[in-house]
Amino acid sequence: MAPSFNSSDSLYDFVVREGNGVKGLVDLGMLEVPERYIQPSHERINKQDSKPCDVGPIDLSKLNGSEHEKVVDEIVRAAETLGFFQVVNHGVPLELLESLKDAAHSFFNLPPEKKAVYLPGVSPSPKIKYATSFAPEKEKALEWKDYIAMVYSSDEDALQYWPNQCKKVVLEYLKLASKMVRDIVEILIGKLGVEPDLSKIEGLIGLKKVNLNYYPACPNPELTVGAGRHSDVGTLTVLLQDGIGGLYVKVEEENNAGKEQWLEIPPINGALVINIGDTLQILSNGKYKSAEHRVRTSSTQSRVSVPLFTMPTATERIGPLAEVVMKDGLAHYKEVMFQDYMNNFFGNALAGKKSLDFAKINSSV
Ligand SMILES: O=C(O)CCC(=O)C(=O)O
Ligand SMILES: [Fe+2]
Repeated sequence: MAPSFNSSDSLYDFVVREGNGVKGLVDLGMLEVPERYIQPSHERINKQDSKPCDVGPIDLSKLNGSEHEKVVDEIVRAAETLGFFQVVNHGVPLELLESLKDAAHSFFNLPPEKKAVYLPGVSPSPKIKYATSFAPEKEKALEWKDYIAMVYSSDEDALQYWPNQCKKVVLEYLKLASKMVRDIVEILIGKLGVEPDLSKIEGLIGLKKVNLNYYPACPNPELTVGAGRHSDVGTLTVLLQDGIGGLYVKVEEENNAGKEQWLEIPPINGALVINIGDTLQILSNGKYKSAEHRVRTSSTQSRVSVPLFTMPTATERIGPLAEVVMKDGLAHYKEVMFQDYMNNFFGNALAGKKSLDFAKINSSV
């Protein structure tokens, strides 16, 4: 039976406040997306306006061999240009990646009341949040996405509070993927001419959060977005996507007609996607690019993705590294406390790379 909501408020209550999510809406038999999900035309994702990113994945196992420098160059080049790349032989077993995707489906396939126990305000821990859309109270059009976010504090906490459907695999993923993140951050910091000492690197990735994202099949993908345009605020994000596709990254330059250009990051079985966050852009004084990205939904299948966000700890002060500023002759960003940077990000609706304005000194970067 097709559902009817008397008002936009009752739909909002059902989806957001009562925790039914977009999944709950779809399960009611929605044949068209409700008004509240229809994006203004400039935010809609037209498949024809993009092409697949044709850069192959970087083989991280080669970091240990004679091709070390070549692989380092590939990583640095990707960080300086698109801000996105894919990696294989990353140290996370492929079976674990499969289990993660299964775990994400298991969690979101739970009845709504089982997920609603993780809604903000009732969740057993402030570090776990089940929600829908990025900032529903601030957005004119909602994202076609439900998610659960789990901030890591300790193994004990994770095993006690995270949902049974996913806690073991998520914890394992977090540990193994963090090793890879450490290696990549060490390379990127080192290439800025800065001695990458261990405590500095740990400070940059001390805060870790894993999300399970769920994008239900959508009757009108051309009118909606799964995730609106944004950059990630932290240092590096590792992302597992399934085989459905729909992740688009913006190319910095517009084309000759002054139009935005987007590349789709094609799903590669067994690969992980890495993207540069705002923190690395700030630290490198703009040399590394945090990438603006967004997600399109599919009309036939429900997509899952599992990002691991690595970020500085909340009290860490972030700003362009002294060695880089010395070389560049001026700083493009001021120093800010990471907590303040995050509060600004999460306190506003998504707006591409506008998040960086919070730390910007000179608007030319
Ligand atoms: O689902 C995806 O592919 C990307 C998700 C994302 O950008 C995010 O959660 O920050
Ligand atoms: Fe993202």
